Amino acid sequence: MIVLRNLNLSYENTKLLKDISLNLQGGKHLAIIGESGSGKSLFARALIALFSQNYHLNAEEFLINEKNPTKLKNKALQEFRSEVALIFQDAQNSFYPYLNLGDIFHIVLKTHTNLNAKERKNKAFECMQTLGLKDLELLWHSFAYQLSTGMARRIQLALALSSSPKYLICDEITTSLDKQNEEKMIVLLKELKKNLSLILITHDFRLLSLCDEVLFFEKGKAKQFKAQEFLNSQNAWLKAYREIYA
Ligand SMILES: Nc1ncnc2c1ncn2[C@@H]1O[C@H](COP(=O)(O)OP(=O)(O)OP(=O)(O)O)[C@@H](O)[C@H]1O
Repeated sequence: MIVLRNLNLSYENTKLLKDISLNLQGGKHLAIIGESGSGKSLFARALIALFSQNYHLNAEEFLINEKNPTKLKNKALQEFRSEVALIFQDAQNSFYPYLNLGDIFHIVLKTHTNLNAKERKNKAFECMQTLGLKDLELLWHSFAYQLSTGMARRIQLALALSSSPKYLICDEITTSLDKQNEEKMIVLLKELKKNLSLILITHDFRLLSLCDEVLFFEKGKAKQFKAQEFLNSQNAWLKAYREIYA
């Protein structure tokens, strides 16, 4: 369950997120939508308290799975981030370029689990297989530059799943994929949502239909709706969006 009351984020003297509240029951899925620059990606990072010192994040109430990430440090914060995994918008550039995927899996799994080297590789292969990835030995020795966008997204998903998260936050996971890979990603998300709660930042209406709730962002503020209620509403952004993509 996620309970947020009046979450605020500022950078030095600039307010970036203002009084955001959210109530997401366990097992429910959330779509985060709104115009570009309205604060969606900042909010995703706020959920795992991923900011440098110049940012100031606070909330009157901030509980995800009974934990407040702003109060956690070091190992406890790492553990929290394995329960609440975030896949960044720019998946391909989120890999360290000089390490192959095997090394990256080892680092991630060392950080988030107590598995030994052999168990880490088995776990990584299991996650990659779940996501329909093939030629795993070859992938294990590959570098990020060798991956297509769709493949990079799947590897990021596999890395996130390797620490068995309860929440999976995906920032624009279908953007810049070709039609076939978009469809494959949607099928995958449908499958994943059986075992975890999805939080999807998206402009894709098909992803909205996977979700129960909507958090609509506008200029650093947000309002929560039931997904169906939002889709039936006269929301101006929704109307404009439908006109563009109809
Ligand atoms: N350190 C900062 N100082 C000032 N403004 C910032 C800072 N960090 C982010 N911003 C601004 O905050 C706003 C929200 O950014 P964010 O990336 O969350 O938008 P978004 O809704 O995810 O947009 P998009 O859909 O294009 O990805 C942007 O206008 C961005 O320029």
